[in-house]
Amino acid sequence: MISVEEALDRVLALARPMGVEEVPLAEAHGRWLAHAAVARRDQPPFDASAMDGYAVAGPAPLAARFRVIGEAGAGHGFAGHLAPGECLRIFTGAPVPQGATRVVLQENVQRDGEIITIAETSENDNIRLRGSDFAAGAEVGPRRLSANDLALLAAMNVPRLTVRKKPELAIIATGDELVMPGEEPGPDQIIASNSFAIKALAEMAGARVRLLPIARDTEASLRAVFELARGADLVVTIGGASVGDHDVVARLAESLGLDRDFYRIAMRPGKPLMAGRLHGAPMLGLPGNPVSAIVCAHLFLLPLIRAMQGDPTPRPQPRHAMLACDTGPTGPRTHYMRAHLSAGPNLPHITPFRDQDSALLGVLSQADALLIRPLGDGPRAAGERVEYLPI
Ligand SMILES: Nc1nc2c(c(=O)[nH]1)N[C@H]1C(S)=C(S)[C@@H](COP(=O)(O)OP(=O)(O)OC[C@H]3O[C@@H](n4cnc5c(N)ncnc54)[C@H](O)[C@@H]3O)O[C@H]1N2
Ligand code: MOO
Repeated sequence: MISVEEALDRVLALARPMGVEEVPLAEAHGRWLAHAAVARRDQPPFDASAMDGYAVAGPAPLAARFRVIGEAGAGHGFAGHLAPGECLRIFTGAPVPQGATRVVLQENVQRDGEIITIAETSENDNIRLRGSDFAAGAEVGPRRLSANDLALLAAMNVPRLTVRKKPELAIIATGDELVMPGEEPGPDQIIASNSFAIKALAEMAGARVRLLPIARDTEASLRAVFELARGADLVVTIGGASVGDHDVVARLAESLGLDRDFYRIAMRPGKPLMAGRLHGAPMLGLPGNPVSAIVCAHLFLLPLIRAMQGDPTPRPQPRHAMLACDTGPTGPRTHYMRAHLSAGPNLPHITPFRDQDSALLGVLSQADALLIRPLGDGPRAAGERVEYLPI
């Protein structure tokens, strides 16, 4: 069995960068920018007033008086020039006129007809200088576009963006025991659940997902469903990965041309993970136990989806927490224990759940972290610093 780290290296080595496409700015949220986008203008494009008040020429000491000679609002500048002793009624966002050196808040003046008198002084000039947010030519580098990035790119006047195509993921759940939610299960059947978490996780990471029909544990059924997965950028199977007589996924995938990279890793849960390349696309064979499949998706599928979209740091990033209770030693596999976090003075506190059975979706849905216990690690006491992954 290979280590989790080696398995992740090998999974990431299967990633090929997706091609690119152009999308309108309004549809670019969560997409991976393929090339830097460049600002087409300065922001603000002129020296702008930060407040509603009066733009004045020269210093504005207490009791100084200025004559109002006009008005400027956002979108409506004032064409003239301010001479000493003159001021302009101005509103937030308006271009500051030539000659002005500061904007005095309207709350800080007394106005009498066309004359204002400074009633309170301030250090602040309340002028946002041209280009003080960004200058023309400023770049937004390749990254996953956040909501904030979209506002920035809009202000840069970049209406279309070149992004990575979304990888299309085909999910194949396998097993005679499975029916879809809402269907009437037979006496020996259960409801297929894993696909729904994996679909949601993959979509959050930027993939498009096709949930294929459940494949039965026969070669013919599996073959037919694999046929439907053709053309996908990424194929995930769930179940049928272990050593049972009905676990036919690996055998069938190989007969279809799977170039298997590895099978079985030193990880708990998730030991029977399989990875390779099928018809040119990376394929991950996830174990059937629900928690095993979902933990493997966090650890391997999501990094793979990120890498395919050009993420330079696609690996899960462990964080630190303080153990809230004693835990026993680990065995020969790195253990990803379902756990919950609570606030602590320096580090968050982490408590693993008592029952770590990889079938327990109830526990998983209460968990917000995977406590990482390295293989062969000894017992750990409450108060020790440990690593975890948020989930
Ligand atoms: N003799 C051994 N038995 C098992 C071993 C082993 O090493 N030797 N490994 C165990 C481990 S660890 C795991 S994990 C499971 C994984 O087995 P499979 O990948 O072959 O999964 P299945 O047998 O198909 O299913 C296991 C379990 O999960 C349920 N399942 C499957 N698919 C779904 C789904 N889409 N939604 C909900 N539940 C699903 C299935 O009904 C089974 O209960 O093997 C152990 N056995
Ligand atoms: O590895 Mo299995 O995934 O322990 O339940």
